[in-house]
Amino acid sequence: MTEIVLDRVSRWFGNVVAVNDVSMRIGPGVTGLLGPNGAGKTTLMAMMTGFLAPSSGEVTLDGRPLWRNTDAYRLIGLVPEREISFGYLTGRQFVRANADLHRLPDAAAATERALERVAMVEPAGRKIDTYSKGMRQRVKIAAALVHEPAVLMLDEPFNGVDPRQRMELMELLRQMGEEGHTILFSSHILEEVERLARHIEVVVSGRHAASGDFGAIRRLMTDRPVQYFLRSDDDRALATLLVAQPSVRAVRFTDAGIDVEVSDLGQFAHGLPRWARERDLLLREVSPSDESLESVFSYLVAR
Ligand SMILES: Nc1ncnc2c1ncn2[C@@H]1O[C@H](COP(=O)(O)OP(=O)(O)OP(=O)(O)O)[C@@H](O)[C@H]1O
Repeated sequence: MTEIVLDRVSRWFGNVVAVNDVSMRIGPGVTGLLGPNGAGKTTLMAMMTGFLAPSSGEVTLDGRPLWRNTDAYRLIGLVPEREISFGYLTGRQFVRANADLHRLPDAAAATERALERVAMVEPAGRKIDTYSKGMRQRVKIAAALVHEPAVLMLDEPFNGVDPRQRMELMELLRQMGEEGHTILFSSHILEEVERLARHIEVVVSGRHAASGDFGAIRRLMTDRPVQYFLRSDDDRALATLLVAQPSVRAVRFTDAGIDVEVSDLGQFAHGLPRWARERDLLLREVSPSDESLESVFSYLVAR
């Protein structure tokens, strides 16, 4: 069993604090690292793979510090977000170069095994420049897997990958998680993380905001107060009935209608059509006004 532990880890670049006092454990199975752009996911992964030293705190792999621990690097594979800059190589040459860098005893056989694992044997003779985004992602994964590491980290692996290839990549990662590998992938898309991850860690503005299975994270996100914009044929009458509802926290008139802050979305969504019918009110518009992921994340941080 391979476990990566972050203990009060921070990393700053000049006066930018990219990661701020984060503690978490990443164990076997698939974990999703969820956070908006600039949250610090890439910096966290760089520290968890030994590419970057923490400014303070410690990252350990099975109890041993990761930084400058060359033995640990043999247990870890990283699939970075950036594109392969050696597009003139064939997929096979690229994976083989990584096998050689690891000084694997049978680099040729290891290369073929890794290509098979990601179903890229057939196109492996072609130049990477001719690959689709999904194929390039696969080759990057093969290169990261060539030394058969126990831990695989992937930075935004599904960005720009078409839906069919995304499903196939997810299936591959799921299988590897079931085999007992420790898999961590980052994403800024909740649905993506929910579909694949057994466990989710949420980071926002460099801080650890939440942790749990997708049910727990989803609940945190849906239990927060939400803003709705409503318009009806009699907004004053609508406001009067809304303020009487326990699920409504605040009502405010705007030029175009009314803004409503809802504390219990379930009750509000079920009740609203009934309340309007009972008073003979015609609802002309009901729309969420702050459904962006950023607002969900800010709520989590402010808790
Ligand atoms: N080498 C660096 N020098 C200066 N600032 C940096 C450096 N690397 C990261 N940062 C800053 O640290 C913060 C976190 O960046 P990071 O790339 O880790 O976030 P992220 O969650 O991976 O975002 P994205 O998904 O956009 O890549 C950002 O404000 C970024 O500008």
